[in-house]
Amino acid sequence: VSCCTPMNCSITELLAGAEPQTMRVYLRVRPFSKEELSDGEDQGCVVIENNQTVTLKAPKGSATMKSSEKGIGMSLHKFSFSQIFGQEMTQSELFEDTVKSQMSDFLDGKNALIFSYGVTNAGKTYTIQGTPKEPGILPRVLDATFHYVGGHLYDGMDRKPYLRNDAQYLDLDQVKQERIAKAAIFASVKDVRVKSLANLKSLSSPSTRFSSSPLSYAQTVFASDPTEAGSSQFALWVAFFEIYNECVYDLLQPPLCSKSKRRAALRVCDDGAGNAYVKDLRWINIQTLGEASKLLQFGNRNRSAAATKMNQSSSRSHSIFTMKLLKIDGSRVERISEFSLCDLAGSERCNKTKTFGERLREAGNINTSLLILGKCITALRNNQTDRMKSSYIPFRESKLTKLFQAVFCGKGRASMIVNINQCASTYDETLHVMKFSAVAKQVMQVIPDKPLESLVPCLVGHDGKPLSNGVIDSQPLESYLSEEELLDEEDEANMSLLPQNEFVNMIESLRTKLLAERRRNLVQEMEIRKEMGDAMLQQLMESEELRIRQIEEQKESYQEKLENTFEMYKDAIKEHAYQCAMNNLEDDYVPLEEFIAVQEKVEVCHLISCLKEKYWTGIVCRSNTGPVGNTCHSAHFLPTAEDRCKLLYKEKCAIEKMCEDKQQLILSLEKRLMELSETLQKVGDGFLEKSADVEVLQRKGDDQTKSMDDILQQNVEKDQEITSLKAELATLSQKSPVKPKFKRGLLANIKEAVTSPRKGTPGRPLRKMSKTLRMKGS
Ligand SMILES: Nc1ncnc2c1ncn2[C@@H]1O[C@H](COP(=O)(O)OP(=O)(O)OP(=O)(O)O)[C@@H](O)[C@H]1O
Repeated sequence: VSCCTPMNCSITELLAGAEPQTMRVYLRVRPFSKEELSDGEDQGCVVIENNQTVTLKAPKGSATMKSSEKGIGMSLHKFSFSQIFGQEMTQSELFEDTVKSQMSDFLDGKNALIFSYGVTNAGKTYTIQGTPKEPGILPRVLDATFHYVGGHLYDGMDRKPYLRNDAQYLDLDQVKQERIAKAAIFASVKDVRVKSLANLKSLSSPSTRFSSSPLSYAQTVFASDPTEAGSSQFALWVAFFEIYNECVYDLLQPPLCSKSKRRAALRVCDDGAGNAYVKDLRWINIQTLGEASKLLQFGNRNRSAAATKMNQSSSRSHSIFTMKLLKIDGSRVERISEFSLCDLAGSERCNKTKTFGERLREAGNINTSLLILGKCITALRNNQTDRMKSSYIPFRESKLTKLFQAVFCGKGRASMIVNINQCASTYDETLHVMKFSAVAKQVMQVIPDKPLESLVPCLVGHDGKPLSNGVIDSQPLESYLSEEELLDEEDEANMSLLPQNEFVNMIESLRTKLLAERRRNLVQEMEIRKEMGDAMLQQLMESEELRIRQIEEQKESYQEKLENTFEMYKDAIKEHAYQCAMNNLEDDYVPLEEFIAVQEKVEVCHLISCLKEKYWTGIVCRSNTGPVGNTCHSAHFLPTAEDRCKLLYKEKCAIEKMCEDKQQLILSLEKRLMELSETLQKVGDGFLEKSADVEVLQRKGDDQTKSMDDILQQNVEKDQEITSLKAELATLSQKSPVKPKFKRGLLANIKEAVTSPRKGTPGRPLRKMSKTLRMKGS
């Protein structure tokens, strides 16, 4: 063998001229179980329109239906697939229609990958592995491979897969070890039901339905006949591993004796050509279908199967069964092709399965790798649909996608079998699966026309150093590094296997790629920064707008509050003044009838006194001119002049005193009224000042640049001022002396004074009234 690596022939060269095709995505709808039917799960959620179109109808109570009732989303969803397999489709029909082309690729030296995707209990394992009675795709692929190889099986075990695409030459000791390991596995599966083995074997038997036409199958499937390969022989090696909680476990390792011991997790490394492989994974050479069946059963026993709420036998890991077919020509390994069948874990979400603790962690990790798979598929689709866009594909973010990266990037053909059940209770999850598959269906794959023969694998010796023609190469051994040295660190590959000029070329191309990547990153970063900047600016503008709106609203409400307060204040003062006046009126009020009666009485008294005076004056005149005897007689009955004078004088003094009192009363009333008007004046001035303050505040508010806090502060201050003003007013009101009572003629004047407190002084009408009184008194 000439020592060559995949780097000798670039994948772009290989793909040149190849037609891109969309990824094939198949749908398989499994039948209802008896329990599901009795539970009323059949609600016509899945309607297969034709062999490529299916309609999903949301059942009542599903989240999808609830959303559609709210006007978000639809209750009907249509999906198209490469082909749809209904519940009546058999395993062999599925194999014929789905795996045929990939099987052909595999036997032709190309890589193939099939993965089954769906919620738990949807039939993924049934599709991949099947049951003893109804074998699935995997045993059928193995069967077909053995059919193809026929008598060209390489029975030596000294050519073994190495790294991802290379082969290793084993010495006798190593071959012996291989045989022992294989025997140990088979020994532990001795007690396994022979029935399933018999069923698998029967696939090859011409008496079974599947193999009733093995010859015709072989003829239609295989593009090339192995007999044409002349002396070439084929070796088939298989590995079976699982990815559980983002750790890779070998399912072909003997189980640990102690239950407390933890299984060793394997590392996913890079082979130096960008291909990920599982380091230290056990590869077993198989010679018959029976051996393959035993390995499958051995691996299945090892597989982590945990009960979940939805399915008691639900498997919580992604299990991957990989076959490597080595085409050996003498000592040369001409080519290696790989066929992987991946049974993904259920795609259900944590909340749905109601998982806790360890189960929750499992669900999280399952979802992480499925999420990354979804992201990769979406990014691949986006990059293909928009050539200007080259978004990052996160293959390296999960073990699953890391291992399948090469296939997705053109080094093989991938296809997906979507499994769904028709249960109403899992409708929302099923819809999620369907949406994922709709994206996957748009992914383009460029499959090389030629087999990967040009990517001749590198054959290395038992120590991991390259060989030529099955013997140690003429190059000095020291120039090669062992595998341990080569891949000491995860994902780190040693390039020293390459010739110097290629090494330099590779460095150059890597540098160019690096520069391009950096430039792309820079552009991307700038775009992101710009987007972020725009978003932030937008956010700032929105918040500024909101703030201004809030200030405006606050200002308006504050002004309204102020106006209300002043109105209240005005009303309160008016009310207070009115109350004061009314109190005084009540005190001074004299009913009109009483007033008239008293006035009449006073007039009558006055008339009587006048009459009396006139009478006495007449008597005095007559006694001075009449007979003495009459005079003596009159003097005996009537008071003397002196007495009358005294009486009159007394009356006069009393009247004068009364007038004086009245005068003083009028003066004190005038004085108090003056004081009241002054107070009212002051209050009025206070109003004016406050109004001026409000105007200033309003002007300030109009020029608003101040923050809300300032305005609120001013509000508080103004409120305090108003309170103090009110207090001041209350104090003033208390200080006002009690008005003396006006017995007569005051009512009209006081009323006038109260109703128009600011117009003129109330003193004038009162003075007028006092004058009248004085005149009357005199
Ligand atoms: N096409 C089918 N015809 C008949 N029975 C089926 C079909 N598909 C699935 N089943 C049955 O449905 C049940 C669930 O299938 P299976 O275990 O393959 O689901 P799964 O998707 O692999 O679940 P998990 O993700 O939990 O492993 C099994 O009993 C299986 O035999």
